[in-house]
Formats: sequence, C-alpha cells, structure tokens
Amino acid sequence: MPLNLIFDLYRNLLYIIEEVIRKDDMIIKESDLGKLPYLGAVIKETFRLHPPAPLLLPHKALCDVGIGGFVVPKDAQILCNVWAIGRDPTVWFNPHEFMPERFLDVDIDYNGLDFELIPFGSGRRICPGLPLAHRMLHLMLASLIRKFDWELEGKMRPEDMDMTERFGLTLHKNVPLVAIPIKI
Ligand code: HEM
Repeated sequence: MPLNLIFDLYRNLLYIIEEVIRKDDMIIKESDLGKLPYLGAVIKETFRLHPPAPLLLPHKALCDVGIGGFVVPKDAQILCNVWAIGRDPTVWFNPHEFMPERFLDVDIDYNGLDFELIPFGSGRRICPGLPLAHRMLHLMLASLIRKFDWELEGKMRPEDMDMTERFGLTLHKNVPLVAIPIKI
C-alpha cells in the first residue's frame, strides 16, 4: 500500500475508534478492544510485514527430526525466518502490500497455532509476554491515534519515508520514524 494511503488508513482508524467509543469516554479501556476489529487487523498486518523478532530466538534440535522430507540433525541450531514467512507469495495474496483487510474475514491469529503468523513464536517456548504485549499494543495504538493528530518531521511527505529495515535479533527501521504529535 502506498504510504499516502497509510495516512488515509490512519484517518479511517481514528474515525472507527471515535464511532465505537463513546465521545465522553476519556480513556480507551480493555473492554473496548473487542469492538475494534480493524485496529486488530492493522496490528496483525504490521506483525506480518515487520515482525519484531524476524528469526524468533535460536532453538536447538534435541535429536534427529524428520520434517517436511528433510532431516534436522541433533544439535542443529534452528532459526525460524518469520520475516520470510510473512512475505511468502504462496501463503499471502499480494504479500508486499500493507492490507489489514486481509485479516478481517479470516480466523488467523498470532497465538502460535496459525503457523503463517507467528511473531511471538509457537509451542512451549512461545513468548510468555504475549498477553501483555497484545493488550498494551492495542491500548497504546488506539490511544495515540485517538488523542493526537500526527505529522511527519520537517513536513516530510509520507511517500518519501525511508522504510528500509535493519536486521538483527530485533527488527528496526533503518531510519527511525520521527512523528510530531499535535494535541487535538
Ligand atoms: C510485541 C511484543 C513482543 C514480541 C513480538 C515478542 C516476541 C518474542 C519471540 C519471537 C520470542 C521467542 C519465541 C521462540 O523462541 O519461539 C519471545 C520470547 C520471550 N519473550 Fe517476548 N515478545 C514480545 C513482548 C514480550 C513481553 C512484553 C515480555 C515480558 C513481559 C516478553 C518476554 C519474553 C520471554 C521471557 C521470552 C523467552 C521465553 C522462553 O525462551 O521460554 N516478551 N518473545
């Protein structure tokens, strides 16, 4: 999705949040989150394209394991490339497009059971902070959108933003985002 459309999306999110949450309610509450499926879809789409831990954490095979026709030998170190899974064209339609709508009518979640979207990992070493991160991300993003208007530093146009990523244990924007909050 072109970046100027992402700003339209931001306006849409604000509109939806205002529609759902009563105007006189000052603070977005956890009980409001179930009424904001589009917000959830935006967060899932962000995790799909920009997983904070692009290779999860290193794992090690305890014994030889056969999987999908391959043998993973005992003691092999395993890095799970969730960044690549999120952009796999055999799994995702238009994988490089930022399209939150793709999550609206499907039952794909990041709870570790849907292997096409596992930003928190899966299985017994799944991130124990998932429930906290899930709540905080929704509450913080909804509050930031609702309480402020935003503009880019130096009147930069959204389409001129440098979206390249810097890989490491965690994934960062190569050029950090600087956005200016304007109190509404
Ligand atoms: C957006 C937020 C977060 C993301 C995307 C994330 C992602 C991950 C990932 C991918 C792993 C490795 C899973 C694996 O090895 O397969 C992990 C492990 C872990 N995370 Fe998170 N995490 C987040 C927030 C948190 C928070 C808020 C906490 C604590 C309050 C936390 C605590 C941990 C711990 C302790 C582990 C190690 C678990 C183990 O190895 O058994 N994480 N996380």
